[in-house]
Amino acid sequence: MSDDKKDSTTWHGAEMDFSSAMSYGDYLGLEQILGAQHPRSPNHNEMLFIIQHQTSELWLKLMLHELQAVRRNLRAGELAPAFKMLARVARIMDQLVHAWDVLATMTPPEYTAIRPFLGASSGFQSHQYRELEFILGNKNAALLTVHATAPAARTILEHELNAASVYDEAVMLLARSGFAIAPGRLAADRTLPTYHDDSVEAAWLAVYQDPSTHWALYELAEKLVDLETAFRFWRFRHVTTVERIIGFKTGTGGTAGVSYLRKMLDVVLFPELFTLRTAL
Ligand code: HEM
Ligand SMILES: N[C@@H](CC(=O)c1ccccc1NC=O)C(=O)O
Repeated sequence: MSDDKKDSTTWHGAEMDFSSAMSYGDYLGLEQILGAQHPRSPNHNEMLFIIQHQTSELWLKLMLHELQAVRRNLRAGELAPAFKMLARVARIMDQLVHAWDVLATMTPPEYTAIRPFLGASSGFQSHQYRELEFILGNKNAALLTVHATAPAARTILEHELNAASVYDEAVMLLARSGFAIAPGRLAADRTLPTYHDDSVEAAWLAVYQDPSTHWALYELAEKLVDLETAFRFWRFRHVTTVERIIGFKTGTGGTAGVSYLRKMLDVVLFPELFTLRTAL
């Protein structure tokens, strides 16, 4: 190749020939990701709706990846990496909270043009979202039925329903750290949602009353509170954005819509971490 020819096909020394080298798109699987937007309506705004949900699902995938590692680390008593990942998960949740600002640029008439094309599909059927609720302890066996026709997702959810949640691992860590946790709490049915337990509250209270003695548990508690707080903001932005866009229409997933989502604002993932604050 002459120098002249070479100059016209290079740029600041950048690699230009990917006939036998892995490129950016190869590494990231961009053909699959960028080929996965298939609007069903003729409406311009459907692309926003699709990409908003697809990016949320990618962030959910990362949150689950991080939380599974958090659970393993808590079990192994390796708290420093667990803190790092819990902080990351809370920041991802913050990002999803702010993502509602983009979707809120869609007005009711714009969404009404898309909605008939959604059929019975709904975020209610997001298996990754349900897995996130389960791994954080908000278990609900009845919701497995939704995934009966998707065996891979159902198997994962069934496994997660029966597994110790991240918070169960934190409670077991309290017990291993010498706090008296009620045997009934440690042997609780894992398929049920986390319930408030007095012995767990007493343990966390002791941690908060003497942080310097129990610094790692204190830091763990605050990381969990950060995460739950971010999740509450996400639920709130969901219901307020939904009310702004569809008012009080019934959901495509079959629930009453806004009133169902409002009920979900009452979910408390880590109950004792909030009740103990009254006693401080
Ligand atoms: C125009 C935008 C949206 C509307 C009108 C809307 C509406 C609704 C409604 C009415 C429900 C209740 C279930 C039903 O009957 O369908 C629901 C559930 C749900 N939506 Fe959305 N949603 C919107 C955007 C989003 C986005 C961007 C996400 C993010 C991934 C999302 C995730 C979910 C999830 C995970 C549920 C289940 C919540 C639970 O069971 O606690 N939604 N949505
Ligand atoms: N439940 C929504 C529909 C909806 O939002 C949706 C439909 C398909 C894929 C994702 C969705 N987002 C979250 O629920 C509605 O009732 O309009």
